[in-house]
Amino acid sequence: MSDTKQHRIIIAIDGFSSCGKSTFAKAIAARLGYIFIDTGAMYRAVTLHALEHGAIRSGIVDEEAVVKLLGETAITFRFNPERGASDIYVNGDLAEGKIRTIEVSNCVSRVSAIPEVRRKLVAMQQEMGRRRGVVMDGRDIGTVVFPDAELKIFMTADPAVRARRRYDELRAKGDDVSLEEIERNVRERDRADMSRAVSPLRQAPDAVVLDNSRMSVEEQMAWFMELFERRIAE
Ligand SMILES: Nc1ncnc2c1ncn2[C@@H]1O[C@H](COP(=O)(O)OP(=O)(O)OP(=O)(O)O)[C@@H](O)[C@H]1O
Ligand SMILES: Nc1ccn([C@@H]2O[C@H](COP(=O)(O)O)[C@@H](O)[C@H]2O)c(=O)n1
Repeated sequence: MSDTKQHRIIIAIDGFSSCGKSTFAKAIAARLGYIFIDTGAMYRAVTLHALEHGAIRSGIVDEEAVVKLLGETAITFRFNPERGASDIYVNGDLAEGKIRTIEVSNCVSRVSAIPEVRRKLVAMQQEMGRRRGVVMDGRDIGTVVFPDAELKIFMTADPAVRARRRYDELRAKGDDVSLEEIERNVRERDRADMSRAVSPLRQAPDAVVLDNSRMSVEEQMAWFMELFERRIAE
C-alpha cells in the first residue's frame, strides 16, 4: 500500500448497529482531514420520507410505494461546522434531527432490504467516494460499495453495551424510550441486516475486527492510528 503516502485512501467501517461506527468514523476523518460519510443516515432519510408520505403505515412497509417515492427523494449533505459533520437533507429540508428516532430505527432495516433503494444509495456513495479521502461507515462498505477500500474495519460490541449507549444518548435528548425497547431494536436490526438477500451485513475477509465493548473513544483512536501508520508504511 505504499502509494497511500501520496494518495488519499478509502477507509471502510462496517459493523453491527449502535457500536459506535459513526463516532469513530467522524473522529478518524477529523484527524486525517478526510470526508466522513454516514451511509446509515441515507437509509434512515429514505425511511423518514416514506413514513412522512404514507408508504409506511402502522409499521407496515409498502415496498412498491417506497420505490415510487424514491424517484422524488433527493438526498443531499451540507457540512455543519458546529457538529463537525454533514447534516442530511431530504428534498432540501433538514432531516438530521428526525432520522434517529426509534420509529425510524424500527422500520429502516426493512426499507434498506429493498433492492431499488440499495441500488440508488450505493451509486450515490460510490460517487461521493470517487476521489478517495473518505471515511465511510455502514454495513456493506467494505464488501459492496468499495470492495477495493485500502483499509477496512469491522466493528462489534456486546449488544447490551450498545443498547445502553444508545439509550443514554436518546434519554439525554429527552426521548421517552426504554432500555428493553432499544436492545430489542439493536438485536432485531442486526438479525435483519445479516439475513437480507441483497448485500447482507458481512465481515469482509480483509477487514480488521475491532470490539470496542470496553474501549473509550480515545483508546479506539490510539488503536486506529497505530493500524493506519502500519498500513501506509507497508
Ligand atoms: N467507545 C465508546 N465508548 C462509549 N460510548 C461510545 C463509544 N463509541 C460510541 N459511543 C456512543 O455510542 C452511541 C452509538 O454510537 P454511534 O452513533 O457512533 O454508533 P453507530 O454504530 O454509528 O450506530 P448506528 O449503527 O445505530 O447508526 C453514541 O451515543 C456514542 O456517543
Ligand atoms: N451501508 C448501510 C448502512 C445502513 N444500512 C441500513 O440502515 C440502517 C440504519 O443504519 P445506522 O448505521 O444508522 O444504524 C441499518 O440498520 C441498515 O438496515 C444498510 O443497509 N447499509
